[in-house]
Amino acid sequence: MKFTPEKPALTGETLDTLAARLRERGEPAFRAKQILEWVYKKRARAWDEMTNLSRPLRAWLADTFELMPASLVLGRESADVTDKLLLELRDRSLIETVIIRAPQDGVGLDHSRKTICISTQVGCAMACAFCASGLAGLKRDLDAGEIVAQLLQVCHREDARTPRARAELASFDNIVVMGMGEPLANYDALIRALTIVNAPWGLGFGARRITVSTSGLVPKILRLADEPLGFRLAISLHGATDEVRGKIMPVNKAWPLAKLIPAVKAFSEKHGRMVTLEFILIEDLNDTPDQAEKLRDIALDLHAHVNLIPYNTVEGLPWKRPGVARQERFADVLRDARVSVTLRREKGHDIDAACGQLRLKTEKEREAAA
Ligand SMILES: C[S@@+](CC[C@H](N)C(=O)[O-])C[C@H]1O[C@@H](n2cnc3c(N)ncnc32)[C@H](O)[C@@H]1O
Ligand code: SF4
Repeated sequence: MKFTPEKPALTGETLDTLAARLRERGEPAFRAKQILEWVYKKRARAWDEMTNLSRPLRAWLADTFELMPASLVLGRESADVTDKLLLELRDRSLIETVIIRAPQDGVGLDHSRKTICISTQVGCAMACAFCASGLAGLKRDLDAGEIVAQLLQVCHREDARTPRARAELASFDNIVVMGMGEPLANYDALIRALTIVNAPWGLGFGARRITVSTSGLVPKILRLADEPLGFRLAISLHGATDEVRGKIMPVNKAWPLAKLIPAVKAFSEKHGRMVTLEFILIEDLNDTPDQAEKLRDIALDLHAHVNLIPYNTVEGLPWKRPGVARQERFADVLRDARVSVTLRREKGHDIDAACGQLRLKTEKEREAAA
């Protein structure tokens, strides 16, 4: 389903597209920069805050653009260091954005490193068997303005906790495109959004601190490798053989490992930086010594970092998280071969952390209330 909003979101405009709209109205070129400065540096939340613009121009802007296409309906803080934001779009669709805080020695939580996990679609069409985001299929793609708006919402929230030292600073340290949806299936909106996030007139956020995660759309991985902005890449592998991967990821049929691995290699050779292999550990499915050995070989071949993620259980799905001893045994096979590996500790399990769960739960509650 495609959603065509009444007005485009200002957060989806680039400096050039905004300048072109303003030119049609007879405004000088520098106005576009002024307006975007209000949005991304001064973080204005209402048109009337843009006090160096004339009243008629502000009125025209309000008639022409939506200032913020995503509103916060729920902000949940977990007992650990993960906050989950549930945002509502103009068609009432719900999306999730997550703030993951990594405390640093000697400073409080407010000064911890922050990674923001953003969504690119409402739902997902890839139908991975373990994932809550894909349970109800794909509802629609997000547009670039909706992707950027998630980060601005985080900026507003974080600025209220910890004022920025300088206007040009973003309010977080890393972006991972690992929320709801398959980012490379919404390629053009993704690239436009990340271009806005990266631009000096936007959030001015370095491409090297942005990681795009994909279930493995091979042609799009190759296209991403050619983008001038060097984003980082993470691959949701979850199976080290076609047999195991094919059981849980339908995408493996079109793009089996024999096609995926050379594409990842081409990407990392082009960028000269490590790709990350995401591997969810699911009990009795992919947590065996044989899978660990095969994953080790793939990681060594690709010079990749491996992120082991103990599965977050999803209501209604049969998959289980293995015990800690089994997780460690799996990780040891990789560590022994000097593969760069992290075994992720639990983050946000108490706030429906498995991506897409909070949205599904809230939609169910809404239906029941209706
Ligand atoms: C939700 S996906 C979004 C990005 C992209 N579609 C992908 O698959 O890489 C981000 C990561 O979350 C993982 N994930 C999904 N459901 C999970 C769960 N229940 N527990 C742990 N990780 C999960 C995915 O496998 C993937 O590695
Ligand atoms: S893991 Fe990624 S690709 Fe698979 S259903 Fe979930 S969001 Fe979609």
